Amino acid sequence: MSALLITDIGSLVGTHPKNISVLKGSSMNTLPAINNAWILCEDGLIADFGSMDNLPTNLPTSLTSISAKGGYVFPSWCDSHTHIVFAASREEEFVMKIQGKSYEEIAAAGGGILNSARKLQNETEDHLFESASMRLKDMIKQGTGAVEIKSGYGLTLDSELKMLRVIRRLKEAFKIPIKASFLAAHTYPEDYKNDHNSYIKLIIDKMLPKIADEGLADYIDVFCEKGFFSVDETEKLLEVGAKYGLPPKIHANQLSISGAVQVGVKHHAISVDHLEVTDEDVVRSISSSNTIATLLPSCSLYLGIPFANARGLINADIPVALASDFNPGSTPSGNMNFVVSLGCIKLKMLPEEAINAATLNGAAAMQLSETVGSIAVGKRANLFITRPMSSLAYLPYSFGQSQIEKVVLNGEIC
Ligand SMILES: N=CN[C@@H](CCC(=O)O)C(=O)O
Ligand SMILES: [Zn+2]
Repeated sequence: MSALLITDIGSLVGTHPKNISVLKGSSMNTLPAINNAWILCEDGLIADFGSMDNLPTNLPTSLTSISAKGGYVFPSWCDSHTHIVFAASREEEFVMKIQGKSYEEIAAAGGGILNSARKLQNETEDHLFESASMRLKDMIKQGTGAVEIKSGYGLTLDSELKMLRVIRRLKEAFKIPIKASFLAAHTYPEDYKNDHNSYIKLIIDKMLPKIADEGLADYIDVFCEKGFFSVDETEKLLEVGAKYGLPPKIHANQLSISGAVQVGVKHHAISVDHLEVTDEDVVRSISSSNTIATLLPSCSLYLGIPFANARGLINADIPVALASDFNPGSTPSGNMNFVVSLGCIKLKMLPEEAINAATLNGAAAMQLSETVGSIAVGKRANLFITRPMSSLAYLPYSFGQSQIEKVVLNGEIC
């Protein structure tokens, strides 16, 4: 039996009762913590925790004991929206953006998702696995302890399978929970630009059966947006996805009010993600459901598009999650510490709200809140220890600087 004891914790953050699996609206401002605390991890799980005033004496015999020296302990970030399997960076588009081109203009000029798809076609599964592993290792060092990864740069049967098999290998190779989303409906490949029906048919008749057969995906995703997939096309795909047991997590309202949110909610989406553009109908639709609103502020920052209306969503009693959206086109960063800072600075979320959004609600957006996302007995011991901090708010306040001293995964120091 392996055991790890962390003592002298300045504040043990996120000690929510275990039965709380998601935080909605005003409850997002509640972030329970124990000051001057200890935590015991056994066999990869959180075994117990409490105040240093009550440090237990009957500890396991083979115990690694470390002092947090006044640093804070947080549950690992749960990053519920990423695209970290890709063949190459796209900094040439970065330069086009600096010169004033919009996301749509860059896509129309042969950049965008099709650019990544072209590059991925020629890349081997091994290389994709190696480069995605490097990204994931960096994310783990930055405190991420659970992640969702999408396909969607394949856009052919073989390449979508290649991406999903890479994600399966990542699931096997890494110690953190990983969920896979099938996103062949990311954009129309060149050959199907004027024949949407045939591409939808390819997804439905060829890709989905094979993916379901090999158990390669946990969710179905669609980029429902003007110039990408229409509401009707999205609906058709979500219906068939449901037949294969794949609940939706969809790209919704990134560039326009498209009806994406409503179609996602209608099909019981686990989350509707992006939401840079919303109106009252959108907010009403989400608030009438169990769907989580996942916001991606690094994407807004990088693309120079509006920031989501987090306050409006929270005021409407909606559960809000924060995720990185790490991808080569719209968000070349998987740093969740920065996402949490942006949640505060640009989305006007309070530190408690932003941290809950990036931990417990992120876990819920991957249906993982029974195992990660908070400090509770029996959950996986995926944590990070910070430097000593003057207060909780110091973490998002000190944006761009890492406060993380040590990462613990499954009760082991990495
Ligand atoms: N919007 C769609 N998908 C990605 C961007 C993909 C890309 O540009 O390569 C996103 O979530 O931002
Ligand atoms: Zn995305």
